[in-house]
Amino acid sequence: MTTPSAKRPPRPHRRPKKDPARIVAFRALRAVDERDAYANLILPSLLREAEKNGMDRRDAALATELVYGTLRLQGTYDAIIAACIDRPLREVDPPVLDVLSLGAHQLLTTRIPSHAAVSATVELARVVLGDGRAKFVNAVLRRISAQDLDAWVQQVAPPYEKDAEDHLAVVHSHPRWVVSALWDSLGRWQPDAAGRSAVEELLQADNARPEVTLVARPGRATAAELREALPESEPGRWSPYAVRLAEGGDPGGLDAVRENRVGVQDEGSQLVALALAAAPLEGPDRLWLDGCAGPGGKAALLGALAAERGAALVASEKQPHRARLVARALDGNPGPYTVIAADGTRPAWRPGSFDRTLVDVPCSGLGALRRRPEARWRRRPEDIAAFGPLQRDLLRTAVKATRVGGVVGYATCSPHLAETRAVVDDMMREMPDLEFIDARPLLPGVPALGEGPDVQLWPHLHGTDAMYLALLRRTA
Ligand SMILES: C[S@@+](CC[C@H](N)C(=O)[O-])C[C@H]1O[C@@H](n2cnc3c(N)ncnc32)[C@H](O)[C@@H]1O
Repeated sequence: MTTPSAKRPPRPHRRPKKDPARIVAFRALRAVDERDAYANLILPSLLREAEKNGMDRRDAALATELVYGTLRLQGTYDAIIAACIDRPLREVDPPVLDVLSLGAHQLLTTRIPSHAAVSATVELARVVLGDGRAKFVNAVLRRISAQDLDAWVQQVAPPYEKDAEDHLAVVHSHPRWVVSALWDSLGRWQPDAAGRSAVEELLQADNARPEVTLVARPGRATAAELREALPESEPGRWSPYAVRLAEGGDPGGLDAVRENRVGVQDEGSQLVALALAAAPLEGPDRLWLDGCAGPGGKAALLGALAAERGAALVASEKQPHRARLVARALDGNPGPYTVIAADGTRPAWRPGSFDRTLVDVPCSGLGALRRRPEARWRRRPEDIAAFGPLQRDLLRTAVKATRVGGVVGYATCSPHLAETRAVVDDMMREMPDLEFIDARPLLPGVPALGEGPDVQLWPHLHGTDAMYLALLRRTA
């Protein structure tokens, strides 16, 4: 029997240490999971709030890395966590899983030393989950810390030879159906080794932090003056109006951005607008339409290009709040323009009114996975089919809105064949008065554009979002 004096004295209760970066990261992941929040919108608002309470820039950068990195590599971390617990992953409470994923990311992908990653994450668990669940977190993280990412992936990914898509899905953290769709679009006809390396390069590019690219809107700013204002910047790869910022660059403080002369725009989107504007056209070139304009990036570039040759732009967008963003993007445009809030499938204009028409249709966004890290987990295969009828309707109305001899651009920020080729091929069958324009020569200097006549851009080949563009001409 133990005497009272032999008993260990109870440990004084220590309050968990509050770590602003990890708390912000946890709150962002919870908002993404619980409320379908977008990381690129919720994180800046959480950071602004934390900065008011004294969070410094280093902590803000750490929180950003933790949120984006954890969301991107979620699929790989899930497989590793599943191997470290003795129940199915779906039975782990989502907040516990978020803390475990944050810990896995620090342990396996960042330079944070293992002991610091474990102790900081266990402290976070004590704050947001309570002491009991923090013990579970501690035990799982210690198991994860036993080996590095490569060793874990070797252990948990099914062999490539047995199931190539499952293997790539775990290794590169994409849902299996997305791996499959991207591979189809890249072209599976390539011999296996080439096909495998192409899809792996693409999946890796989706997991890399994208650069911030700016557009100097013609007639309002030049890339040269922008580069002078941003000494660390690089010229665009393909667009003469593009300037690329070094990692983490924040263009928000630039006067030219505030004055709307410069915008943030991926080079793939710039190329779409430039190719539409460069397509050969006989006859008048006075009136252009952007039929799906919100939030207005392409409309602002098209408006500036139209102004240079004395043409006017009509920018139409169904959602009134997005139409307001279009109006803001076009504010100060050097030439005439009109912004309307209208359903592009019920035209507010007479047939055959426009010389050039763009429809950048609503799509799955599988081409912008670098920027929207949560999108790959949120999208479902059935979403692709759901977009199909609207994409066809919008293209059909765009064609009818364009005069005979005029040019129609069909664009998506998705490389999924059901949203790209399939839509355009259906329209070519349905409307015999349409012909393809080869889009490749309209993107001068851009390599690896495939067999045409449409073009598919790729993050791993062009450093852009995976934008698709088909250019069509009305012949009769
Ligand atoms: C891919 S976004 C366009 C992006 C835009 N071109 C840009 O560069 O900023 C597609 C847009 O189409 C709009 N949209 C959806 N259905 C529409 C419809 N029936 N008519 C017109 N616009 C529609 C969406 O609200 C969304 O703003």
